[in-house]
Amino acid sequence: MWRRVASLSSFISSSNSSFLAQAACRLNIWESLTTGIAQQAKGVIVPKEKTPFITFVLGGPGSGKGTQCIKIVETFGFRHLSAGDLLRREIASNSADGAMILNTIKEGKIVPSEVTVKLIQKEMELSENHKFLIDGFPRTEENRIAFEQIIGVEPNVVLFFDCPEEEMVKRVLNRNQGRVDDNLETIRKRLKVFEALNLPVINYYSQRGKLYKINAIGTVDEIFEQVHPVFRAFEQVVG
Ligand SMILES: Nc1ncnc2c1ncn2[C@@H]1O[C@H](COP(=O)(O)OP(=O)(O)OP(=O)(O)O)[C@@H](O)[C@H]1O
Ligand SMILES: O=c1ccn([C@@H]2O[C@H](COP(=O)(O)O)[C@@H](O)[C@H]2O)c(=O)[nH]1
Ligand SMILES: [Mg+2]
Repeated sequence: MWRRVASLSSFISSSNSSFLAQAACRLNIWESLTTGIAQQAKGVIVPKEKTPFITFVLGGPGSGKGTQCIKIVETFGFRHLSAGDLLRREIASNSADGAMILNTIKEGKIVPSEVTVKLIQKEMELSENHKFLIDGFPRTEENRIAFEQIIGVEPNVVLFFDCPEEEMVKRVLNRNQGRVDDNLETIRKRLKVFEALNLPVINYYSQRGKLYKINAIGTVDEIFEQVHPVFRAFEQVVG
């Protein structure tokens, strides 16, 4: 939804070259002008565009990303997009990429960026919500760059759930959700991939001042106590 309204902005500025239209766009008042016109014409209320607010949720396998995302959604009303869930949905729907994705997940490797970014993009475009939690993505520097190029925005916040390996292994082995990658052999591979490919992404966002490191040891509620203030601080900005 946010993307569809955003493209309206470029339509207006490119199709109407009058001085007034261009000046209005520059002054960022195109929205109120066009909203008024549309209301007069049709007597309907046009939804107000909101800038997307994007949080990347990172951490090793089993560090508790998905668990904390559920609590963030409950408390702050975000749209939760788990990249892993989107990929598993592709497998379940027997899509053209399904077999390739299944093999990649079984090996603990990373699905090509274009495939994952397109799935995320589709969900973002369909969403009525402008606040996104993108869970388990980007996994690699290549993922990160592909997202920036295709979606055209950077995250506002990056959460990193910092968890010792032995705790992550214990949690994954106890998860019991029938995931093809929740076995010791694949977990070891996923941990290696996390260290080699995902930590550089985390370091990148740390250098950009966007990283919020959360100690992922403790009860679910204790961990959420660290997460809560991060979103509280942004509440006014996010809307
Ligand atoms: N603080 C916690 N203490 C103990 N167990 C937890 C905690 N948080 C989550 N768990 C459990 O650990 C398992 C892994 O959690 P979760 O699925 O949220 O991790 P994840 O980071 O999303 O993992 P993955 O990257 O593999 O999807 C789940 O069974 C979950 O219930
Ligand atoms: O951006 C992504 C996210 C995930 N994968 C693959 O899926 C599995 C499971 O992901 P979870 O986040 O743990 O649910 C992961 O090990 C990768 O194989 C991916 O390729 N790209
Ligand atoms: Mg998860």
